[in-house]
This record gives sequence, structure tokens and C-alpha cells, in this order.
Amino acid sequence: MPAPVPEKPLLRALAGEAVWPPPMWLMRQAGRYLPEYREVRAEAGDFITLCTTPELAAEVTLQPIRRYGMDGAILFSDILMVPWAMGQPLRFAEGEGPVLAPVRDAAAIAALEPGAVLQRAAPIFETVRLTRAMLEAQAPRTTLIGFAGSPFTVACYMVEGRGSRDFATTRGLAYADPGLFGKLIRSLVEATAEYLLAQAAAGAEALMLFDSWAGLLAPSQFRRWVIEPTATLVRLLKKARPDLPVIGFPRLAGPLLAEYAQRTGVQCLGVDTGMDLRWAAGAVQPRQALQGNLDPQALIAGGIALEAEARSILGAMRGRPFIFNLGHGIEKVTPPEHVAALVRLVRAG
Ligand SMILES: Cc1c2[nH]c(c1CCC(=O)O)Cc1[nH]c(c(CCC(=O)O)c1C)Cc1[nH]c(c(CCC(=O)O)c1C)Cc1[nH]c(c(C)c1CCC(=O)O)C2
Repeated sequence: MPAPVPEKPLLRALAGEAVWPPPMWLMRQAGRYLPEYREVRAEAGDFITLCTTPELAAEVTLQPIRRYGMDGAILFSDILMVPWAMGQPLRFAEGEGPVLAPVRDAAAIAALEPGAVLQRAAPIFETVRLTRAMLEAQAPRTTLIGFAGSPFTVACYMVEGRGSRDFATTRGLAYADPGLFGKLIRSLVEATAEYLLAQAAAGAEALMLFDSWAGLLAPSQFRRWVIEPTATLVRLLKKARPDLPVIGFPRLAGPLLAEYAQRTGVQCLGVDTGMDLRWAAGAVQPRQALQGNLDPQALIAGGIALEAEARSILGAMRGRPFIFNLGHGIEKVTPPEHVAALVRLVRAG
């Protein structure tokens, strides 16, 4: 039986169709630049509480859909909820970002509980269910996107214990003890596959893998810790759900984007701000969609600078499968009215 033809613009683009004007959404579209987000965040008190309270997380997921009518709604959660669900202590310190108890030796890795992820993450799957039902009622053309961090980027935070400019400890460990680091990566591949399939079972219609720090790696390490685990993860997802499109975002990959596109099996490539979109179009397969890559700083600036950047992206991508997005997450100082202006511009094609 042929696969049913999707109706939603974002799913059509992911299936390889040159939908025009292109479907759009913005990374971190639910967040602190929105006053209505800050209100719910204050009500929840703590970021992890917000992520594990389905009614609040679903509400926050829908805020940018109500305000702007985006084509994609991304589940409100965080890539660090997988280590959290594996039992690694995590907190989000005010003004400091995430803080975790570092995992750097065999004992710490053995203490992780990948088998507990489905049970501990149950509130997140409930958020997916609730959000999908709300979208069906309120925004039936909007696609619900589930997500996880890629094994390498999640391992960066697990090993380092906090954010970092270069994740030197993690990259050093990968060279010094590849056996140990490989064990961590493998348990993340398995836990992440189960976690994403549970999101899909709860109603996520597409999945995105955030690999924010992939581009820090030397080419040999990029192949070993980014391409190979991502390919395994995508195979596990496709085995269970061949219909489910996957967006891969190996940020700062540069020319290695071509190999990543060829070997991982993803349907769509997220493109970061520093990459030329026309070059990316030549580096991926013709039916592979691209997603990106407006500079979040242009969105903060607004006006003619924003208009020029957005038009140049549209001009480069017309006629190929494309999803308009930013090249990295929206910043909290972004004026919400600049987002409204961008949506009008993209909708006009
Ligand atoms: C590396 C990474 C993280 N989280 C994420 C990444 C990959 C993408 C990227 O590179 O930005 C991904 C993420 N984080 C969040 C989402 C939700 C959905 C959405 O995009 O709207 C998604 C998809 C919410 C969030 N995740 C976080 C916030 C801010 C928390 C708050 O409200 O206090 C939000 C809305 C916290 C977070 N979470 C993380 C950090 C480093 C921080 C602190 C930085 C900050 O405070 O902005 C880890």
C-alpha cells in the first residue's frame, strides 16, 4: 500500500516536496522572549517542574502557535531531560544554565539507569498527548515535533557537568578512553531511541535531533561520535516507525554536513547560521529537506536588515523542500513583534 500523502505543510516538506511559501517554525519559539511564557514559568517556579507538568508544558508549547500560527509546534521540554530520567542529578541554576553531577568514570556510567527513562519521562509523553489533542482542536495544520539531544551533545553536558565553550573534558575523554566514552554513547543511543519512540506513540509527528556541539569535533571524531551513533539511532527509529520523518541538526558541522546527510538516514538537515544555504543544497540529496538558517541577531535587529536576510534565504530555497527557521535558538531579548513581521514576510513567499 502506498504511504498516505501528508496534508500538513511541514510534513509535506519533510516528505521532499517544495512547498511554497515554505512552512516555518523557530527553534526555542516557546521561551523567555514571550511575556506569556514568563508568566507560566513563574507559576511553575522551577524549569524542571515546568517540563514535567503536562498541563503547563502543553500550554507553553501552544503559546507561539496561538500568537503566530507556526507550522511546527515543538514539544516543550529539554535535551537534558534524558540524563535526568537516567537518574543523573540536574538543576537549572538562575543565570548559570544547567548543572549536572559529572559522569566521567566507569562507576558513574554504571550508576546510570537507562532502563528507567520511559517511566521517569512519563509526564513528558503525557505532554505530547495533551499537546497533540489541543493542536487537533485549535491548529489542525500545525505539525507536532518531538525531539531529543543527539548522543554526543547530551554526553557533552553529562561529562562536563555544565555548559562550556569547548567541552574540552568531554572531547579529551573521547580520545583518552574511547571504550568508556563509547559505552556512554551506546547507552544514550538506546535510551534516546526508546524515549523518541514513546514521544511518537504519544502523538509526535516528526522528530528532531539537536547536536549543538557536533562541530567541535575533529573529522575522525565527528564520524565516530556523531555520524555513527546518529545512523544507529535513526535505524532504530525507522525499524519501529518507517513513516516518521527525522530532522538532524549537526550544528557547526561545516563540510561534514554532506557525509552526515548521506550516512545518517535523516529526511531533513538543520542548517546553522554560519552555513551558506546554497552550498548546503548542493551537499545533501535533492529530496532531503533543509531547515534554517536565519541569524537570531537579524531577528533581534528587525527592520530592513531582517527583511534582507529573510528574502535572501527565501530566494536561495525556492523550488526545493525547505522549512524556514533560525540557524540557532531565538534569544530572550528578541522583540515579539519582530517575529510577527518575519512570519508576515515568509508567508508572502
Ligand atoms: C544545548 C541545548 C539545551 N536545550 C536544548 C539544546 C539544543 C539546542 C541549542 O543548542 O540551543 C533544546 C531545547 N531547550 C528548550 C527546548 C524547547 C522547545 C523550544 O524550542 O521552544 C528545546 C528544543 C527549552 C529551554 N531550555 C532552557 C530554557 C530556559 C529556561 C528558563 O525558562 O529559565 C528553555 C526555554 C534551559 C537550557 N537548556 C539547555 C541550556 C544550555 C539551557 C540554559 C540556557 C538558557 O537558559 O537559555 C540545554
